[in-house]
Amino acid sequence: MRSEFVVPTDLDTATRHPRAAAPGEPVGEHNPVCYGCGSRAPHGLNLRTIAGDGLTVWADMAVTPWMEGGPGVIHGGILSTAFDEVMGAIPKLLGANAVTVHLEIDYGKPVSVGSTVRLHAELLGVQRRKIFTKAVAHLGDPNDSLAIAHAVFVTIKGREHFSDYVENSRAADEYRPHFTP
Ligand SMILES: CCCCC/C=C\C/C=C\C/C=C\C/C=C\CCCC(=O)SCCNC(=O)CCNC(=O)[C@H](O)C(C)(C)COP(=O)(O)OP(=O)(O)OC[C@H]1O[C@@H](n2cnc3c(N)ncnc32)[C@H](O)[C@@H]1OP(=O)(O)O
Repeated sequence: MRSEFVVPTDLDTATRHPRAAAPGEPVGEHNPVCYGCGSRAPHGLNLRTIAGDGLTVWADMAVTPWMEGGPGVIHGGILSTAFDEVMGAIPKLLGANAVTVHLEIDYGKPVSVGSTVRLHAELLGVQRRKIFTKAVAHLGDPNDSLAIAHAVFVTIKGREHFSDYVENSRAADEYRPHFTP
């Protein structure tokens, strides 16, 4: 399985869901124990993603010593996770549950431990179940990027998609009632 990131030209109309977070409000965690956004994930990034104008979101991430990869700089996989998480909030603005099927990162500059990185994501388009997104990591000036990411998400039916796995969740007790027919 291999795919390239190409935004199709024949896109569907995409509109913000009427009950989506308003600009300036947190988009909200999709799972309390998610490694990326969960407030109860003990070793996670605890990212708090905020809705922006239109179909955009942003989050700030403090680069702490445990995120180190190369000496004094962030591990690329941590930045990749943060990108995935922040772009993963875009489907929520559309009122959709979706999972990542394709993620690519261009790393432009080292990201220092001790810095605070802003991740800004936007919708590029929707075609059927596919949601195309882009995100930029920067230190305050979006035109001076540290890294750029592109991802494709595909909408899912949450209960069907996770039913075989939910018992492995740290929060299985909370999920079980929602998955019992
Ligand atoms: C109260 C109960 C609530 C229960 C729910 C609870 C929680 C909330 C739910 C959702 C939130 C979940 C995640 C949160 C979001 C962000 C956090 C970070 C995101 C992640 O960390 S998430 C983990 C990694 N992720 C995966 O674990 C996905 C593994 N994967 C699959 O599970 C299947 O792949 C699936 C089901 C996605 C699709 O499978 P399928 O059989 O349904 O559909 P199919 O294959 O037909 O694809 C449909 C269309 O996507 C195109 N397509 C497919 N693959 C592509 C690729 N690679 N590149 C470009 N396009 C691609 C096809 O070309 C076709 O396009 P078209 O129809 O237009 O031709």
